[in-house]
Amino acid sequence: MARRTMSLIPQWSSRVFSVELNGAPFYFSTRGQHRGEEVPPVFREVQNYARLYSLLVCSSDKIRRAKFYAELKEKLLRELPPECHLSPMSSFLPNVRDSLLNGYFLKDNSESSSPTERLLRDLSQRDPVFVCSYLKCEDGQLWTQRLWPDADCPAMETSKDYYVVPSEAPEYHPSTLNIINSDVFYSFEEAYEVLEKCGDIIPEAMSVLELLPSRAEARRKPDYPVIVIEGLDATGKTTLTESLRDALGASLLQSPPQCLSPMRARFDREPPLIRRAFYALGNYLTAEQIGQEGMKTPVIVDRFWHSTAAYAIATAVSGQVCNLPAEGSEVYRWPSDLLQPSLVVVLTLDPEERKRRLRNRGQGKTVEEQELDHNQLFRLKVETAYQRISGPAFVTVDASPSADQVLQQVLLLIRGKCHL
Ligand SMILES: Nc1ncnc2c1ncn2[C@@H]1O[C@H](COP(=O)(O)OP(=O)(O)O)[C@@H](O)[C@H]1O
Ligand SMILES: Nc1ccn([C@H]2C[C@H](O)[C@@H](COP(=O)(O)OP(=O)(O)O)O2)c(=O)n1
Repeated sequence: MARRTMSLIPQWSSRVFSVELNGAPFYFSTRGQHRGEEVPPVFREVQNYARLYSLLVCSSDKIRRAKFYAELKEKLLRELPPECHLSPMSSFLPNVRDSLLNGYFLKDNSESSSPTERLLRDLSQRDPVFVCSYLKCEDGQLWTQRLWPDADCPAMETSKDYYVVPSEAPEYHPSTLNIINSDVFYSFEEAYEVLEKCGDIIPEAMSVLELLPSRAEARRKPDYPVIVIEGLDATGKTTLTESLRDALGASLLQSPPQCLSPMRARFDREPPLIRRAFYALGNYLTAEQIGQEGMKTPVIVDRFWHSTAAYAIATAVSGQVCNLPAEGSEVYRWPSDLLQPSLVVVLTLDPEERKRRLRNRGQGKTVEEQELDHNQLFRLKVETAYQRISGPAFVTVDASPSADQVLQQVLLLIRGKCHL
């Protein structure tokens, strides 16, 4: 086996592969010897295709991996023959943190193998991609997987063929394995390092870093209560936070803070690793402002860490809500170096009423917010993740009554919990 593969894909032969067909995952693994196992169901589903391949993006450089994975699908769709179809695929070591590699399962029904194989060979030699092809033998009763040689090992003509065999669904859904420090950052340093490393490819990253201290400053707890208002778009956060500011004579802040607005659209176009690091750092900047304002008045904050973590987790975890890490998972922990508010209020709203409010407001929405609108599953995942985040006192409020009734209810809660 290629040396680079051995070092970049640890425990290659112990890996499980997952292919998503019509939204359902199919798992298989590989064996050096066949012991009478069944053909993995995914190969029965796709056996009418002339050729099958897997492509896995792998690089020890996290930023290169994230950038390349984001570009790969577009490149494949542009350059592959039209008879080729892609399904999301991943490879992982069951329940092992940070072992997930993402890629695509490629089903090819074009007449000639040459255009596809030329493209895949180029990719495997120039880019951080490992390619395998699958061969049917004994009338479809056995399938084998062959890893292609790569750039660092051009002399290697072929590698050993492995039999593919069915594999159980793992205890932890594979899409949860890499969340820590790739989707959610638990310290200022971890997020800072990501933006620092992409300064040469994203000029806006430098502008963000210039606004930040080089490390999170240890600060005295604010003298006044700090109340964060959370909830999906159009649940009434802006309306409520402005009324609370007036009712309590409080300062009103938001995360990301205003000074990051010019850079935000750029980061919204970046892959999750970079985008989430940006939002994580936004919270530390807002925390600085809270630290200052909270010495003079109560502080109301429109979105904070719950938004950053819940949206990131909901986007990273594919499939059903039950795939989310269970309550109590370390994925939901509060960063130890981030200021904890006195109270977090999450506004919830019936989906139909939320849609009505969105329509009435009629302004442009981010792609992610449009996704929330269309995708009930994603909305449920965000709301579930909100509930599971640990740390500060947390309360859910039904935001369907009138704006004034919601205000009165939240004022009662704040007075009860924060002694205002
Ligand atoms: N309690 C409420 N009842 C009815 N409409 C509301 C209520 N709160 C807010 N709205 C309206 O719903 C829309 C979304 O509210 P907004 O405060 O902008 O939400 P967010 O900041 O959470 O996106 C606005 O048009 C607002 O006037
Ligand atoms: N503190 C924050 C605030 C927002 N985000 C992300 C999460 C979502 O991708 C978007 C939602 O924010 P958006 O500004 O569109 O929503 P509102 O207009 O505040 O209702 O931003 C975050 O990660 N951390």
